[in-house]
Amino acid sequence: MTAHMHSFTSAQSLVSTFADTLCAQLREAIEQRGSASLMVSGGSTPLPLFKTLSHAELDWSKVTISLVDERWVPGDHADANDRLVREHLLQNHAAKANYLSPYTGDETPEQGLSGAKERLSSMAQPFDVVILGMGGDGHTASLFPCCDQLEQGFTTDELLLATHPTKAPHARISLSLKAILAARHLYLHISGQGKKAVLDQALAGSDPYELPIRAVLQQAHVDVYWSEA
Ligand SMILES: O=C(O)[C@H](O)[C@@H](O)[C@H](O)[C@H](O)COP(=O)(O)O
Repeated sequence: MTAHMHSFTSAQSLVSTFADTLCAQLREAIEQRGSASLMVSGGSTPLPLFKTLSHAELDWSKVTISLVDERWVPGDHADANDRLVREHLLQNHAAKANYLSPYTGDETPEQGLSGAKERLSSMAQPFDVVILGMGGDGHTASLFPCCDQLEQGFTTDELLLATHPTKAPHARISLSLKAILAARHLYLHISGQGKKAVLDQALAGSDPYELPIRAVLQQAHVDVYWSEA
């Protein structure tokens, strides 16, 4: 396991260092390939990062952003990660970025899968930067320990899959493990002692079906950005 810890006392100090690193990598990708791809997670943890990134001086018109996972709800729904990205990241300088939502408007994520894959196929791949979150149950992206699709998520060669967590709201669309592991720069962004305890537990054990984040930590180099508060 190669988890490289970057620890901070406050979310604000984490965010300013992390945003600088991300911007340098996105700039480098633009120089190398002419464009850059950035995959972000939803939930509450990334909001201060989104705000700081939105003010970054970067050629955002060459950056395409999408989501590591999305709840299968319309973009204006209170639980949509899409809404968080639009309201907190695609602002200020970053308003010039291209944004591709994986939500297609189909009735189910299964029905939307091919459309979502088609949409994301225009992004530079493997993705330049993938930022994962993690839940208290050890889920990452929408690969939940409680969903029947976990094995599929761990083994499929496809970019995306539909998942149906039984202990979290909404059907989801999620990057597969393979797509996550292929990232040029892979991050886990978490905060608080509770999440640190889950991470320590993940690093100390071996069963990825118990804590899905283990599947990532076991197979890739992950830079973990953790803040105490
Ligand atoms: O849509 C989602 O649910 C997320 O992408 C999910 O994987 C998130 O990263 C974790 O649940 C952590 O969420 P918090 O940051 O809110 O703790």
